[in-house]
Amino acid sequence: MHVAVGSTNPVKVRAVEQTLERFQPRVTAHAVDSGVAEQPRSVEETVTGAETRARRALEATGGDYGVGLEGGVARIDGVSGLSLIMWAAVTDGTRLEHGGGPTLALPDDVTRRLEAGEELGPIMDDRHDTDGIAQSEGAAGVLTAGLTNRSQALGEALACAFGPFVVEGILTDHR
Ligand SMILES: O=P(O)(O)OP(=O)(O)OP(=O)(O)OC[C@H]1O[C@@H](n2cnc3c(O)ncnc32)[C@H](O)[C@@H]1O
Ligand SMILES: [Mg+2]
Repeated sequence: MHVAVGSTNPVKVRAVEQTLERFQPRVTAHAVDSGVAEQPRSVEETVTGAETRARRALEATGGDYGVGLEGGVARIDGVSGLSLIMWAAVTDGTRLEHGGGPTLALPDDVTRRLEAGEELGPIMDDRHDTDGIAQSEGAAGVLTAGLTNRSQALGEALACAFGPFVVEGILTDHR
């Protein structure tokens, strides 16, 4: 089973490898354009970015599945400030499935900086004196003191998007 990921960010590739481990997939990473802003700012924009990455990764390779993972920020009803959200999309070239990952309410100072136009990755690096935290534990790791991390969180989104392909037996030939 060849799974093409629409990103070269190692946390995204690891999320796919870890979540789909039981299928022992060949996972390849592809730098594709998400087609949305580098910092998506709504659920819709985040989902669209994930879809576009999934489609383009599959087109680039002709693999079995294309996977798109996208992070964004959005307002969630009942939660103050902005929240970090993440969405996954998986396609086999015919079907397209979606899954959401954990949501993290962001601290007020982070929300203010996002509203002033900054991106989350650089904000978190500045705030925590790190370099490229979006490619390691991520905001999910820092804001939970390691109770989760970006790979694990993205993996939950992927599991939800990949589930329908497994449940309906489409993977039978690959197991
Ligand atoms: O190479 P790509 O796949 O684009 O990897 P990325 O880290 O930029 O990931 P996204 O484009 O999906 O994320 C959109 C923005 O949100 C930021 N972001 C998302 N999740 C984050 C996290 O857990 N920690 C820090 N920044 C995060 C990220 O740095 C981007 O500015
Ligand atoms: Mg990006």
